[in-house]
Amino acid sequence: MNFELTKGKLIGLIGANGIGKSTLLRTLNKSQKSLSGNIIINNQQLNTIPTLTLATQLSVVLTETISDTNLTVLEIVTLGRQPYTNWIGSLTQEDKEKVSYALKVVNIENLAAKKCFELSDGQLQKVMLARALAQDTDIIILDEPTTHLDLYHKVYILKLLQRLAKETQKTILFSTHEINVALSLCDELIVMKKEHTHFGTPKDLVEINAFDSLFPNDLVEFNSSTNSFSIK
Ligand SMILES: Nc1ncnc2c1ncn2[C@@H]1O[C@H](COP(=O)(O)OP(=O)(O)OP(=O)(O)O)[C@@H](O)[C@H]1O
Repeated sequence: MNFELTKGKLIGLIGANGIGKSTLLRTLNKSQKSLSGNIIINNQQLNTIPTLTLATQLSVVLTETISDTNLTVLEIVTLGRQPYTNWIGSLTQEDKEKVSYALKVVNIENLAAKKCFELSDGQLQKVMLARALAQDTDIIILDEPTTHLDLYHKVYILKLLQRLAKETQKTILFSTHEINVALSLCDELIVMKKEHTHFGTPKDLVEINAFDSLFPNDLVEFNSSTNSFSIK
């Protein structure tokens, strides 16, 4: 696979179960060594970027949440500022402002004092997103950020990511099984298939029939006039 992600873009990563989406995301955020190939961030090879420097360039929101922690929502979101705080971890005015902004933009200010174990899965997912926003990196990588959310909140979060990418010129990459939603909201898509990985705008990918062989064709089919999958 070969792709280049640029500023101000929301990019969706799609593909069947087990194709390697989470593995790719872990490799891109340096949690896992690549088997081969090159990953370059801002002209620098990923494997030469020190971890603390990388934490100021790239933040990660994983599927595994932190539901059993005794920390409050405010404390978890504040942890996003860790790469910037000094050795005693004291917060500057800027740190506090970034935390308040993150709570506000994800619309969870009312949960700030709650303990994380008191939250629903959907609320926890928003908290993890707020933590990444507080980290304020140019790149945000999210592994299935909308899994536990209902349809309204799925669209809410993805529209928020779309708006953040535009307004703050961040590069936001997320994996998802919500192909129909991703097709309508993403600027670009990475479509992983066994034989080939496609990269391009939804329109270009539809034109080259990139979705036709995404799944076995006995149960679902892609309809290029509605840009969505339907049950056969
Ligand atoms: N390039 C690769 N070479 C060999 N094995 C791989 C490669 N990429 C992923 N795998 C293996 O394939 C399996 C599934 O990978 P992964 O969990 O990344 O898939 P996924 O697309 O995220 O799946 P899901 O949609 O079900 O979450 C894992 O066991 C992983 O180690």
